[in-house]
Order: sequence, then C-alpha cells, then structure tokens
Amino acid sequence: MRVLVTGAFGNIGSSAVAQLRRQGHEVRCFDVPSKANLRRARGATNVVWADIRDADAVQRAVRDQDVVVHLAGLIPPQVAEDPQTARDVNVGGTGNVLDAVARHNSRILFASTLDVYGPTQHLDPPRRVDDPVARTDEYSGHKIRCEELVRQSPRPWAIYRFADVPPDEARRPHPIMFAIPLDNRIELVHRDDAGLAVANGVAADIWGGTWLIGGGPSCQVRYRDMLGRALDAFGLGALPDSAFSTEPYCTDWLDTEESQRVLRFQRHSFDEIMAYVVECSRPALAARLVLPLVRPLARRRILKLSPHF
Ligand SMILES: O=c1ccn([C@@H]2O[C@H](COP(=O)(O)OP(=O)(O)O[C@H]3O[C@H](CO)[C@@H](O)[C@H](O)[C@H]3O)[C@@H](O)[C@H]2O)c(=O)[nH]1
Repeated sequence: MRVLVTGAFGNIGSSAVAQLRRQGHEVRCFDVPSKANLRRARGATNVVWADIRDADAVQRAVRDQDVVVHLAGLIPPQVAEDPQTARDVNVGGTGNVLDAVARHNSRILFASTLDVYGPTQHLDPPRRVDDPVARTDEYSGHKIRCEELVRQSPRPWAIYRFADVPPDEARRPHPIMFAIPLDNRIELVHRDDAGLAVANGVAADIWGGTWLIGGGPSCQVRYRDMLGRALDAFGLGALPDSAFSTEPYCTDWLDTEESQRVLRFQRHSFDEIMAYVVECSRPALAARLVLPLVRPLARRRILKLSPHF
C-alpha cells in the first residue's frame, strides 16, 4: 500500500515508518524541517518537508496515497506554551488532512490520546472505547474536536487513542512531571509497539473504529513506579511526595483486549520499556562519574520546577 505518514520523524512516527517499510508498504514521510527531524531523517527517502497548516502542500502529498497516518501535531507541554499555534497545527492541520483525504479518495488513521477521557481515577479501571470524553485542557480539547471531525469524514477512518509512549531520548525535567499524582494509574506502551500497531493497522479491519493503544496489563502501573524507576536509574533517588499534585490527572489503564486481538502489537512489558528508556537517556560516562557529586544540586533544580514544593 502507499502510505503517507505525517509527523513521520516524531516519536511514534519514526517507529511507524520503519515498521511500515519493513512490511513492504511504500511510505511517504511528511514533516516540518526542524533540527531534530532533519537529524532523524538523515538518509531517508521520499520525504516531503512542509507544514501541516499548508493546505496546498497537504493536498499534493496526499495525492495517490491509499492511507494517511496522521500523527503531525503538538503535544503537552508545548501545547500550553502557544495554544493558538497548537490549535492551528492540531485542529487546522487535521482539517487540511481530512479535506485532502476526501478529495483523493484515501483513508485516514488519526492519532488521538487517552487524555480525551479527562481525570478518571474515581472510576473503576480500565477505560473503554465507549467511555465519555471530557475536555480538561487545550490538548484534550483539540483531540476531542479532531475526533469529531474525523468521524464525519466521508472516507474510511480509524482513531487510535495512545497511552503514554516514552520517547527514545531523555524527557527534560518540566513542571508537568509534578502535575501527576504519584498514585495515579498510568499505562505505558513501547514506541515500537505503538509503531507496530500503526503498521499492522493499515491493512487490518480497523476502519470506522476507535482503538485503544496501550501496552496491556503488564504495562499498567502507578506513576510512582514509573518515575521512581527513572529517577533511580539516574542516581537521583525518590523525590518527596509533597512535591506532587494531588489534583486528579488524566492518565489511566486501558481495555486493550480488542485492539490487541486485531493488531497484535503488545510485545514489551513495563520492565522492558523502562530498561529501554534508561538506555536511551543514559548520560555520557563522564557525566555519570560526576553525577554522585552533583546529585544534591540536580535534585534541588528538579524540585524547583514543582509548584507544590
Ligand atoms: O507544528 C508542528 C509540530 C509538530 N509536528 C510533528 O508532529 C510530530 C509529533 O511527534 P512527537 O512530538 O514526537 O509526539 P508523539 O509522542 O510521537 O505523538 C504522537 O502521539 C500523540 C498521542 O500520544 C499524538 O497526539 C500526536 O499527534 C502523535 O504524533 C513530529 O514529527 C513533529 O515534527 C508537525 O508536523 N508540525
């Protein structure tokens, strides 16, 4: 199949592209020429460097494509930094893709998120596809609006709601890490499993459906487990509970039984995901050697990001 992937050099995108190509699909990559993307794209072929807000560029890229995997978008915490731009990219960009898909008789696989459920810790897990959605911030509002637009498409569509997909490079410390209560349920999915779900999906019977993409029961943990594992790996040790919010936050465990049955993508456990994350973000040897010396300073700098501490 000919598959256009927007946001092709992002976290999920780069894994999806590799696995689509491995499965024999003809992949065209669409992304913005940011420094990070140009670095990731070294040696890549069939690349369209353009902005998803550019309707003409999107039309040209979608022509002749059987499926569009639409991943291009801004995610938290960047969304909050410039909400108007984020809206133009996330909602406006999706509108451009939907227009092009309709014009060129293609299909759309749209990337959404479990954030659309809002805070759900007061409910029994897991979250299911038919649970109600609730806008709690800009990002969830964008994705809920995009899901509505996608469902109105005259062409075949599918929506993937992704759990947390840790990237293959260190997440910079940011105040958002303190916004999640430590006992919040959270589900992870390995980026290669997320990419495999995309690759397996384009030729599967997913159309007209919404699919939950999490790592499955072995990846359902508490935020405390996930963060603790990462902090320990860097020799930073646990941070005080009082640094973390107690306000409900939108992460939860997902019912992935049906998506796993159809997409066969869950290949990594929580332990394997965290080992991968630690490996990818491991500081250079020199930095590791001085880490014990700067540990108190590093902890203080991270804790300074907490509005609760
Ligand atoms: O103005 C912009 C901003 C970003 N991007 C691209 O969008 C992609 C975003 O990827 P990344 O930031 O690594 O996030 P992912 O974790 O891969 O996010 C995917 O999964 C999220 C749900 O977890 C979805 O919200 C996103 O749309 C989808 O790309 C990258 O290729 C960016 O270059 C654009 O094309 N235009």
